[in-house]
Amino acid sequence: MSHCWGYGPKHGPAEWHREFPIANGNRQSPIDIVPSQAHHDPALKPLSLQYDPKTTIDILNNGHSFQVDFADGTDSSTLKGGPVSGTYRLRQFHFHWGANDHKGSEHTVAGKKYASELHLVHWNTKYPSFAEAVTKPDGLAVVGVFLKIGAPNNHLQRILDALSAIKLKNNQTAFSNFDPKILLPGSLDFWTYDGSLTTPPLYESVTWIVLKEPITVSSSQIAHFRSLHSNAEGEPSCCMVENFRPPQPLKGRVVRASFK
Ligand SMILES: NS(=O)(=O)c1ccc2oc(NC(=O)c3ccccc3)nc2c1
Ligand SMILES: [Zn+2]
Repeated sequence: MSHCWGYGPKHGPAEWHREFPIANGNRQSPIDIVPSQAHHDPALKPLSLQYDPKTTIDILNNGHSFQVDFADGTDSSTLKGGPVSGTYRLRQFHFHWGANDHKGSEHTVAGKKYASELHLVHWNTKYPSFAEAVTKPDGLAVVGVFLKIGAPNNHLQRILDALSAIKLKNNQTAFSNFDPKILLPGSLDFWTYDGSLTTPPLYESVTWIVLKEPITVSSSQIAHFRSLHSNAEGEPSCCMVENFRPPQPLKGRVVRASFK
């Protein structure tokens, strides 16, 4: 019976290697992105993100974050171009955040931590399903978007309003007609590198595509994230105040930039 991993002092990121030894692997995520050491690659294609709001299914508290799930039975919501070849389907998006506004992102930029980070998770349709793709080296493509503290973000409000209905782990509620594109910044300039899931099982199956331009969120909006609980009904109450993994060793990997 595996113990439940988390972000607290007992089962936090420094302990994950005990149950998931790949935590000390050669392509772990997140990383600290150092712009001056990133290589501009003119061969990188523009990122093509085509999302159909009709594929929105629900919003779920999975005990480690909350996620908005999408129907991925057709190529209605896809990622193409950028560093990937072929078509990747959107499965879900979720966020990571910290106990205060000065930390919370998983990737950092020359040591700078943002208050939060959005992950849009896509899987490679050369495989029959997400479950098959998640263990393959080219199985997933995750777009990371930094959130910085500033003006309130009206596009987040529908998501924040839904959080009161998914307070506890495994709570799920209907969520429909949401276009993730409205959460993206104006520029799709990105850094890209080969990495992993940032939570257990930490599979080294992710092509990371981290956007350079952050979006804004207000301090009170991000406080809503911290109102979620990581415990299920009937378990001791535990606020989901922090759920980011710190940067991992680069181990010789090259980070490419789509921009000069
Ligand atoms: N922080 S992360 O690296 O983006 C990251 C980390 C761990 C993840 O596990 C899953 N599983 C599903 O989405 C899923 C999809 C379909 C069925 C079951 C699970 N997505 C993840 C993304
Ligand atoms: Zn994530």
